[in-house]
Amino acid sequence: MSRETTQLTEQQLSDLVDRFYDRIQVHPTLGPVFNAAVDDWPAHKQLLTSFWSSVALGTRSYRGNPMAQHRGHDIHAGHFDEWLALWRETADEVLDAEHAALVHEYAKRIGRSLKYGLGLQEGVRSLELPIVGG
Ligand code: HEM
Repeated sequence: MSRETTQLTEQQLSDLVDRFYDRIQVHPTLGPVFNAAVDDWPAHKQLLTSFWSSVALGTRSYRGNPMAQHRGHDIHAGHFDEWLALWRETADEVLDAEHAALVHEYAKRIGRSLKYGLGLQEGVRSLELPIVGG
């Protein structure tokens, strides 16, 4: 049927990554975090294209440890909402609705686990609050 024509491609993911990180670099709050950490943007985009190809296409071309790479930067919980909003906006422009929804969902899940791993998850925080009246 039309399965082949709707296959998500590595080229589409590369276009998405390219546009997304161009925007990241000039974003008022995300830009400073990334620009302090990334020197070689073409290499970073290539790495992220392999990451997304591994996630969405199962290419297994990415080797790395995203959790470890997010430690030691000045990342706050609010950055995740901004990152996801920009990702959604860019995916909606670059991909058809079906594939955009797919990469929205992947990013939401990965973002949630990164946030959790970094100790920025709201639910975890609230458990650390002293018990009122206890
Ligand atoms: C929400 C979903 C997110 C995903 C899927 C994601 C994914 C990734 C991946 C795969 C890498 C490359 C790791 C490696 O080097 O092997 C990376 C690097 C990085 N991410 Fe994220 N990220 C997310 C959110 C964020 C947020 C909210 C921030 C904060 C502004 C952030 C800041 C960074 C920085 C600064 C690097 C470069 C680290 C370095 O090279 O030292 N990321 N991210």
